[in-house]
Amino acid sequence: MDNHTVLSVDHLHISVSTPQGMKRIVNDVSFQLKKGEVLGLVGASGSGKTMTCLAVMGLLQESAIIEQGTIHLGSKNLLQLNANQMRSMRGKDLAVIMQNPMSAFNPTITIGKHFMETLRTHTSFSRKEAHELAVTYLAKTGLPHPAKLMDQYPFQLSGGMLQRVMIAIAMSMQPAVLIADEPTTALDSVHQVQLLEQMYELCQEQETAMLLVSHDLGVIAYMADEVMVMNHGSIVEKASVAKLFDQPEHPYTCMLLQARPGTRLS
Ligand SMILES: Nc1ncnc2c1ncn2[C@@H]1O[C@H](COP(=O)(O)OP(=O)(O)OP(=O)(O)O)[C@@H](O)[C@H]1O
Repeated sequence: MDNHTVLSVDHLHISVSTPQGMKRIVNDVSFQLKKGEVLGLVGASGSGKTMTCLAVMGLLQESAIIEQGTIHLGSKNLLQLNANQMRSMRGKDLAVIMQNPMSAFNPTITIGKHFMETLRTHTSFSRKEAHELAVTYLAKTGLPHPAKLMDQYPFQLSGGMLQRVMIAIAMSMQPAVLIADEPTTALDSVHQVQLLEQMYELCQEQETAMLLVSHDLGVIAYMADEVMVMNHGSIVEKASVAKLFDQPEHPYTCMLLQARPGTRLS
């Protein structure tokens, strides 16, 4: 691994146990993420994108088995960590933003409490320092009246606002890697672009590397440096955004490009 690589996934094979026996769902997937880089992962529904992300986060369901491969964050092989060690990595070095913000929040707990729990689990900040950092990050994601927001409950916020809160919490830990799985799917296109821009700026500012999963090639084109195309559990093509859009090589990539509505965002 060179000095700039923060995450390295090598020859990852995942299978799930089904009543019919073991079924391979991720097949020999390898990729590297460098500091500050945005790597897009695109593919049809069911192609294995989420399972790949969950494996990196150490959050695969029990029926899924990593049969082969390694996942290194810096010099640590994540697959050799125990549950406690993995828990302390998540949130701090490895952050995740999933597609359904509501499910990530406990409806009975204020935004402030969610924030403080993450900050105080992973840092030695005092209550006052953690509160100040939380307000700063809420403001960084473009949320109005961040101090007031700390006292509000998740149901009082729109989906887009909750998504921003999730990004603020994730980025406040200055993670080495952010995994964003369809982070803007629930938003309209104007809010989608605003949120992507803010996420991108925060990642650049903190040199956080991002694995951005989307079935929307417009989102990928807008954000990513490189793109991987996944089909039936395998990476069938990996190229820079410009190359992939201008000279796709794999028939499946050509099909995805032809199937997209409208034109490229950038
Ligand atoms: N417990 C399970 N039993 C059988 N198959 C499973 C199980 N869990 C996941 N799968 C299969 O694994 C494959 C990969 O799923 P995954 O959620 O990673 O796809 P995805 O590319 O993220 O799709 P989407 O874009 O819809 O989120 C799918 O075909 C899914 O049906």
